[in-house]
Amino acid sequence: MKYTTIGLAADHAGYELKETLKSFLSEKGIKCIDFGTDSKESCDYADFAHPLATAVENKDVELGISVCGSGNGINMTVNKHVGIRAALCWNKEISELARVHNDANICSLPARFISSDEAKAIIDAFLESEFEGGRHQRRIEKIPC
Ligand SMILES: O=C(CO)[C@H](O)[C@H](O)[C@H](O)COP(=O)(O)O
Repeated sequence: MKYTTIGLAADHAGYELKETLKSFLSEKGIKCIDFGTDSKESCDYADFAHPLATAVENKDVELGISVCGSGNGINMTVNKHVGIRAALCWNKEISELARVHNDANICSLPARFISSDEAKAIIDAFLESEFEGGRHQRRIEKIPC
């Protein structure tokens, strides 16, 4: 595993899965920076998504994982940051493509629609896949506006 530091953020709907993934990553020797939330109490995903996105942009963490109920709200929020390419991933094939074709730097997960085993497989695929460059480099360079 080539990554040493990963940031995580979630709202109340993603809190439990975030905690599961923190343990999963820690067992692999990866340092986790947790940007919250800290409980299942109802909260607003943007309050945790922006600090995670800023940390990825500043290279304080190498990659990010963001989690909410559907994955959409937190994914939309982190993608407002110019340096972020976040992908909503619901299976390991989508996750692998997000790295290989899109050089995604945040993996967004829909906690209410995937199991923790599926989430672990998605994260493994995200961490093990490499950006292919070439035609995909040209395409991602056209994303910022
Ligand atoms: O933003 C979302 C939808 O795109 C997330 O799934 C949230 O986690 C969800 O909206 C939270 O819903 P709740 O009814 O407030 O628990």
